[in-house]
Amino acid sequence: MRIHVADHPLVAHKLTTLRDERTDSPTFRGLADELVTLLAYEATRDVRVETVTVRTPVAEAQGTRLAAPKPLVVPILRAGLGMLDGMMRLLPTAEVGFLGMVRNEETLEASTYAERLPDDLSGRQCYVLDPMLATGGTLAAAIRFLVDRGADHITAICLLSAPEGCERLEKDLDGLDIPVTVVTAGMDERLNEKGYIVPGLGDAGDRLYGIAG
Ligand SMILES: O=P(O)(O)OC[C@H]1O[C@H](OP(=O)(O)OP(=O)(O)O)[C@H](O)[C@@H]1O
Ligand SMILES: O=c1cc[nH]c(=O)[nH]1
Ligand SMILES: [Mg+2]
Repeated sequence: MRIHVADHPLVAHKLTTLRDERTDSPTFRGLADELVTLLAYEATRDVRVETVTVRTPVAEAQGTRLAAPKPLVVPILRAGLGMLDGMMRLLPTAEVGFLGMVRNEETLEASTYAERLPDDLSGRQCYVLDPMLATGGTLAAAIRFLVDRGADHITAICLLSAPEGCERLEKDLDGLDIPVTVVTAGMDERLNEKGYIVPGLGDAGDRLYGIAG
C-alpha cells in the first residue's frame, strides 16, 4: 500500500480552514469540494490511458485519452458524498457507485447499510472517497468489498488520515495483490479514546450536513 500526503500550500491552507471549528457548513462544503479536486489531480496520476491519433486543423497529433473501462468513483455515504462533485470535476466521464457505511461509535466497527455498485468490477480502477481515515475499519471494508467484486486498482482519497488507520489498512489488506494507494491532505498525530482523529476536524458528516439524529 502506498500513502501519498499532498504537500502543497493551497492544500494546507484549505485544510486549516476546514479544521477551524468556526467554519460553518456551507463554507466547509465548498472547501471540501475544492480540496478534493486538488487531491484528485494527484490521485489520478496513474489513471489508465491509451494512445490515440487526432487530426488538428493543421496535422495529425499523437495524444492520450482515458482507456476503457471507465474508472468507477465510489463515495462512502454519508460524508464521502461531500467529495463527489470535486472528484467528478476532474473525471466527468467516470461512473459512480455508492456504498453507505457507518461506524458504530461505541465499538468503532463499520457496517454497510447501502450498496449500489456494478456486480462485476473486473479490470476496473476504483477511486474511493471518504474524508476520514480514522481506525481504518470503514476504508478496509470498502476496499475488500470492491476487490471481492473484481476491482484491480484502488485509490482512496481521504481529507485527513491517522497513523493508526494506515497501520490497520496495511494489516487488513496484507496479501492483496493489487495496487492500493491512499492520497490524503494530511496525516495527523493520533486517534483519541473515542476514535476521533487528533487534532482532526471533528465529525466530517456532521460538519458537512449537520448533526445526524
Ligand atoms: O476509519 P473509521 O474509524 O472507520 O472512521 C471513518 C469513518 O467515520 C466517518 O463516517 P461515519 O461513520 O461518521 O458516517 P457518516 O459519514 O454518515 O457521518 C467517516 O466519514 C468515515 O467513513
Ligand atoms: O475524526 C473522525 C473520525 C471518524 N469520523 C469522523 O468524521 N471524524
Ligand atoms: Mg459521521
